Amino acid sequence: MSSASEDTYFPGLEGVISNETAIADMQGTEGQGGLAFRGYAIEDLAGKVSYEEAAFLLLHGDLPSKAQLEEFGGRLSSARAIPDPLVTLLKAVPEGVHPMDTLRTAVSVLAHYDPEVNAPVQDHAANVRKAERLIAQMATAVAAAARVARGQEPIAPKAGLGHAANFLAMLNGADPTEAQAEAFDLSLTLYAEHELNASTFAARVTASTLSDIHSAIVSAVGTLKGSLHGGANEKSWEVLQQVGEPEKAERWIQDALARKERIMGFGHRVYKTGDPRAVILKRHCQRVAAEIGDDRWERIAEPIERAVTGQKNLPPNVDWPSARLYHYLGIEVPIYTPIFAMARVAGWAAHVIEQLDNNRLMRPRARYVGTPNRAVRPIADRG
Ligand SMILES: CC(=O)SCCNC(=O)CCNC(=O)[C@H](O)C(C)(C)COP(=O)(O)OP(=O)(O)OC[C@H]1O[C@@H](n2cnc3c(N)ncnc32)[C@H](O)[C@@H]1OP(=O)(O)O
Ligand SMILES: O=C([O-])CC(=O)C(=O)O
Repeated sequence: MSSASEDTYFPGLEGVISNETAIADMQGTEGQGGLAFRGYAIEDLAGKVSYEEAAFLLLHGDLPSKAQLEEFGGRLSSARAIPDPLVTLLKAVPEGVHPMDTLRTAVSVLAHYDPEVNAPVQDHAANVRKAERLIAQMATAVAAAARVARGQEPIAPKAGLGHAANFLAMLNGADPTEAQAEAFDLSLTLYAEHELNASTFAARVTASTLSDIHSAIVSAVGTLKGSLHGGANEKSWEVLQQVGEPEKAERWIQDALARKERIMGFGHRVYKTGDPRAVILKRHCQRVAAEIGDDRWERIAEPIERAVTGQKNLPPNVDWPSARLYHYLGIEVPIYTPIFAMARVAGWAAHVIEQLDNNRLMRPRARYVGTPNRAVRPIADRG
C-alpha cells in the first residue's frame, strides 16, 4: 500500500484524492466548471428530470424507467410520515435553536425508529432502503420543525404529490402552484450531489469506521451547517439585504473586501471559473422573478456579482442564487440550509453506501508542530 511522505502536507486537503467514486464527476478549472451525476451532465438533468429521478439515479446507478419511478415514488410516499415521538420532540426544542441543529437531532431520532436499525452496517440492500426512507423523512422533518418553530401544527404529507410539492404543501398548508413546485424541485436536483465536498467527506469518514448510515448523515448535517459550506445560502441572503440597492453594490463589496471579509455565496474550492449550478439557477431566478413581477433582488444581485468578479475574480456558487429563489418561494431564511440538507441526503447516502461497499478506514496523518520532548513535573512544581 502506498503512503504519502511525512513531508507532504496539503492544508485543507486541497487537491488530495482520497477515494474513487462513480457517483459524481467535477471539472473545476477547465472553461466553465463541469458537473455530472453518474455520467449525466447537470445541464441535461436540471429541469428535465425530477428530484426523485435524480435521487434514484444517485442511489441506484441509473435513471429510472417509468415503472421504477412509480415504485420509487410509492416507497417515498409510504416512508414520508415521521414518527410521533419525533414530532413531540420537535415541539420540545427550545425557542431560538437553529433549524440545522434541530435537523441534526431529527436525523438521529429517525435512526431509532428505522425498521432496519439493527441491520448489518454493510448490508447494501438495507442501506439503500434506509437511504430512501431518509430522503422521504428528512423533508417532512424540516417542514414540521419549521411549522413548530412558527407555533403551528405540523401538516401530514399528502399522497399524490411529488417530493418538492409535498414539502411546500407541508410547509405552507396549501398546495404550491406547478411553477413553484417546478422551481423548488430544480433547486433540489442541483443540490442533490457534489462529489467530495466537506459534508460528504465527513459522512464517508464516519462510514469508514463501519458506523451506520444514520450516524454518517448526522455527521454530514453538522458539517453542512457551517457558513463556508451549506450555511452560505442563508448568509447570501444577508449580503443581498445589506447591500439593499443596486447602486450601493460596488462600494459595499469594496468595503467588505477591504475589511478582509468573505462575500458569502462566492468562490469555491474546486470551481475556479464558475459553478455550473449557479449559472442554471440564476436563469431560473430571473424567470421566477419575472413571473412574480418583482425583479428587485435580481437587480441587486447583478452588480454584486459584477463587483465580486471584478474586484476579486470570484464567481458565484450555487448558494448565491438559491437564497433568492427560496425568497421568491416565500420560504423563511433559517431553513435555507436545512433544505440544502434534505436535497443532499441523496448524494450523502450514495457516498456512504459506496464507501461501505468497498471500505477502507479513513485516517490521514497530522504533522506535529508543538513543543517536543517535555518532562512531566510533579504538580507541586508546575507554575
Ligand atoms: C455549496 C457550497 O458549499 S459552495 C461554498 C459556499 N461557501 C461560501 O460561499 C462562503 C464564501 N466562500 C469562501 O469562503 C471560499 O470561497 C470557500 C471556502 C468556499 C473556498 O475557498 P478556498 O478555495 O479554500 O480558498 P481560501 O479559503 O483558501 O481562500 C483563498 C483566497 O480567496 C479569498 N476568498 C475566497 N473566497 C472568498 C469570498 N467569498 N470572499 C472574499 N474572499 C474570498 C480568501 O480570503 C483568500 O484570499 P487571500 O489569498 O487574499 O488570503
Ligand atoms: O463542493 C464543495 O466543496 C461545496 C459545494 O459546492 C457543494 O457541496 O455543493
